[in-house]
Amino acid sequence: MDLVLIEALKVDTVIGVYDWERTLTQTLELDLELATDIRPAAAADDLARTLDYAAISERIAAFGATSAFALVETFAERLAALLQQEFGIPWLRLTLRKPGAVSAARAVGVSITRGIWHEAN
Ligand SMILES: Nc1nc2c(c(=O)[nH]1)N=C([C@H](O)[C@@H](O)CO)CN2
Repeated sequence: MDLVLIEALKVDTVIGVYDWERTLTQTLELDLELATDIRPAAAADDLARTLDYAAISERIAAFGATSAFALVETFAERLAALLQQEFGIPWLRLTLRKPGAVSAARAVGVSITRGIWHEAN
């Protein structure tokens, strides 16, 4: 398997457990590693045969705009499931950072891997 990458994607969303966090939008930062076999797309030079990182980035922005979770864990879990289902992604790693949430830290967040990795043949 190969990886399609999306790094440091900024996503605006309502997120947080405290009352003040329910009244505003905050910006999360996402890194994604999306498993796929890139050889068919490379052989045909055809976007339709790979994971379109632009389309996926737009879908993530829409997900953020319409969600309002308390925990970053919930955001990450629901987004991972949505991406796997809608784009047919067999394995992914999603790292989510919430900059500014802990003033002494550059960022806090979670990193999850979901799905099954298939070795290339
Ligand atoms: N493991 C987590 N810890 C905390 C979360 C979270 O989503 N997951 N959230 C908060 C608050 O919303 C915080 O980010 C506000 O600054 C605290 N801890």
